Amino acid sequence: MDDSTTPVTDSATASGLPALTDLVPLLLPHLVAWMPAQRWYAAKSAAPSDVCLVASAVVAQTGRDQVLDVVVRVGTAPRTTDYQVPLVLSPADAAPAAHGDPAAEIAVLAVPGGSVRVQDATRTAVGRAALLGVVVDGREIAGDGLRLRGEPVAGRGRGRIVSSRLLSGEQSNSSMIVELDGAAPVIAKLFRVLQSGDNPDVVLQGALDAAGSEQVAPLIGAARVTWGEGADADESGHALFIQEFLTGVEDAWRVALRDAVAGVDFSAGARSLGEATARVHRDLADRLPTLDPSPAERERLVSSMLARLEEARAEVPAVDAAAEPLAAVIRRTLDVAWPPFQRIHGDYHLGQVLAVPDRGWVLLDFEGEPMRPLAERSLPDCPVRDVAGMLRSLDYAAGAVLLEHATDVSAWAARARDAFLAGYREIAQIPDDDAVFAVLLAAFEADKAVYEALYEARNRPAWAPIPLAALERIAG
Ligand SMILES: Nc1ncnc2c1ncn2[C@@H]1O[C@H](COP(=O)(O)OP(=O)(O)O)[C@@H](O)[C@H]1O
Ligand SMILES: O=P(O)(O)O[C@H]1O[C@H](CO)[C@@H](O[C@H]2O[C@H](CO)[C@@H](O)[C@H](O)[C@H]2O)[C@H](O)[C@H]1O
Repeated sequence: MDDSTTPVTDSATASGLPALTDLVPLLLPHLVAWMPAQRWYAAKSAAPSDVCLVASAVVAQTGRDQVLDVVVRVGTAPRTTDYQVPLVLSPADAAPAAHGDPAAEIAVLAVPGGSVRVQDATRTAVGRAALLGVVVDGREIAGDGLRLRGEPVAGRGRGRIVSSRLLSGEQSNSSMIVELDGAAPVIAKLFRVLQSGDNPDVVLQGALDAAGSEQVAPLIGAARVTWGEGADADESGHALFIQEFLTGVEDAWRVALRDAVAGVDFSAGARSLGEATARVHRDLADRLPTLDPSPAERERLVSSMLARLEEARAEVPAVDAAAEPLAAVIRRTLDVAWPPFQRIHGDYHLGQVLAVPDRGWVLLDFEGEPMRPLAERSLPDCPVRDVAGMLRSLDYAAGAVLLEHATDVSAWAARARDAFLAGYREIAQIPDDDAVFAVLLAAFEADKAVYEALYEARNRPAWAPIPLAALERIAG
């Protein structure tokens, strides 16, 4: 990459700014106030308690701006969460690094001899350039309990930065879009919650890209972070993930909704989505570990579905009413032979797929359900889970049209469902009369609808009728 950042010695004094460690007592109260207001802050209902700064490193010094990567730990052991909070420090008399983004400022700290402005690096051009540079230039940075190492895909994403911005919207991470001169634009996802272990987004999309799959955006690279001291010194995971930013695209949820409302048949799109899903499963099974589930593994998975059902029935009366037949649908899977487990998308729905001209369907966000522990999300799983996730999503599209436009498009949804399954079955070579597939599909659809009933009860009660209608159908 060719940008305006200069190589860094990790000396804070070279910048004329106080070292971060000297600013911590002043900065922490501001972080405590600022973090809960951010979309990526996980425990929305609670203000952070027991907050400490556990690691930091200077990433770049650009003029008077110093870009740091910082890990902030919230909570008390063993229930702590480590957040990645890159910052820009500048003398307060310098022009703010975030031109025109008032949300960037976290604090202005009065220190002997002047004041220091602290900003959210993802909201500043200088911060975004520095973070991208770590990956694209394959840099290795060491600081106070924190090391960052860029792992670029050779020859990709190199070009002068023309402009950059933070993606707005409801996201659990922070995605930055960077326009380059001489190369396609890129999107850099900064993982906000750091967890030990490889991030599935990087592992799965990396494997698919290496397999030459058209169903993911080209990978630009990733950065690995090691943080913590003493007993925690081994914490190591992914900090950043960068891929090509595909322009002029729409997500499949929008496409499906528009077609459903307009009465336009979605079968062709659904069929090719089924085919794309099966190709992704095939490439993942070729490149990453698979396993033949032992009876114990099958029972573990079935138990987790039944536990989800118990949780939902305690909160949602309609789930309670249908609980016995739903449990029977789930338990039926114990009587059949399961296909091999493999790595899957894990949180698959229409909003996770882009319609890309000249490329077809492109899948995004392979992190799995964000609330499940990383270790669990990194295990091989049953591929039918993804098939069921997408079928539920097609049913949701019809449900949304019924709720919001009072139009019954159930025939549209049935055709789309059949087409998706036909496309998936053809590539995955699953015969139409495969009884095992039918039993597993019913169970995973039931499980997803149970999860959705709880999700809607908690977050979007007006849409609760969508999964509840599905549960009623499944329970017969
Ligand atoms: N490669 C890409 N090209 C175009 N848009 C993308 C790309 N990757 C992500 N996006 C957009 O960014 C949004 C958020 O990305 P996602 O990976 O789902 O982040 P998060 O894990 O924070 O939800 C997506 O819904 C999509 O609109
Ligand atoms: O976006 P996330 O991956 O965090 O997933 C959560 O929110 C989704 C809502 O956006 C929710 O998905 C449900 O609603 C979708 C339509 O809005 C539909 O396409 C999905 O099939 C349905 O499950 C998801 O369940 C929840 O975890």
